[in-house]
Amino acid sequence: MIKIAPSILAADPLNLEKEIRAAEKAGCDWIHVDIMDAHFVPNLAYSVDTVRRLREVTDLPLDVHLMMDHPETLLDAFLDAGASCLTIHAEIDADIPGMLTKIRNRGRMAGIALKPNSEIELIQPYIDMTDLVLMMTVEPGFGGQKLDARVIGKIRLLSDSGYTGEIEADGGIREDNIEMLAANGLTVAVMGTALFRNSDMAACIGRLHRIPAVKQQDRTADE
Ligand SMILES: O=C(CO)[C@@H](O)[C@H](O)COP(=O)(O)O
Ligand SMILES: [Co+2]
Repeated sequence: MIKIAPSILAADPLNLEKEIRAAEKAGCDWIHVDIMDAHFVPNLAYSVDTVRRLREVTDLPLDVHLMMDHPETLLDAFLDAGASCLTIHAEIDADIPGMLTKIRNRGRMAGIALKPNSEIELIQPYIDMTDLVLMMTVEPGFGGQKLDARVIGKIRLLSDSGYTGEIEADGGIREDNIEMLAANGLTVAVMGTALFRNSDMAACIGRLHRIPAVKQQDRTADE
């Protein structure tokens, strides 16, 4: 089963608790929290305080996506606030191995994210230090964009390499393109607009949970 992680960037910020309750009730697996610094990406979103309050109101894993330069300045703060999974971008100029190790030493999932135009080789040096790879299927910064289908090839390459962590995609995922991602190795789908702007989130997640995750070994067995 594919895990579904609603991205609260598309939720109503004045009614976040209500939106979280709706996502819980609809059966989602994780909550995806975008953090933006108006520098690494041209937008601002959420903060350590948001993660802390979310941790107080839900038991769901909090999947925190750091779209920021110098995440080392706030890494401890996000861990203290209760992030379950902390993902940093491979494109930043920082001590990435040091951060991934720190996240794991605190018993959380360590993730590395890749923008759509970045080569997969960029994550190679860090892959053994991660529990999750986040493939951006849109240019990070905004919700509601169209999925870049070129990224499917990178998802397939990672899956075929035998990577055992979670393979997550983020941006532009809808009911009409998720099956293609799943068939190529996706294990976690981040979905903002398609869930929070949906008139029946529960029915949608029910349908999405019926899509099987196709792991590399399953694909090889079929061939
Ligand atoms: O990280 C990001 C955007 O930078 C995402 O998590 C978006 O929030 C996904 O939104 P949709 O494309 O599903 O509307
Ligand atoms: Co995100």
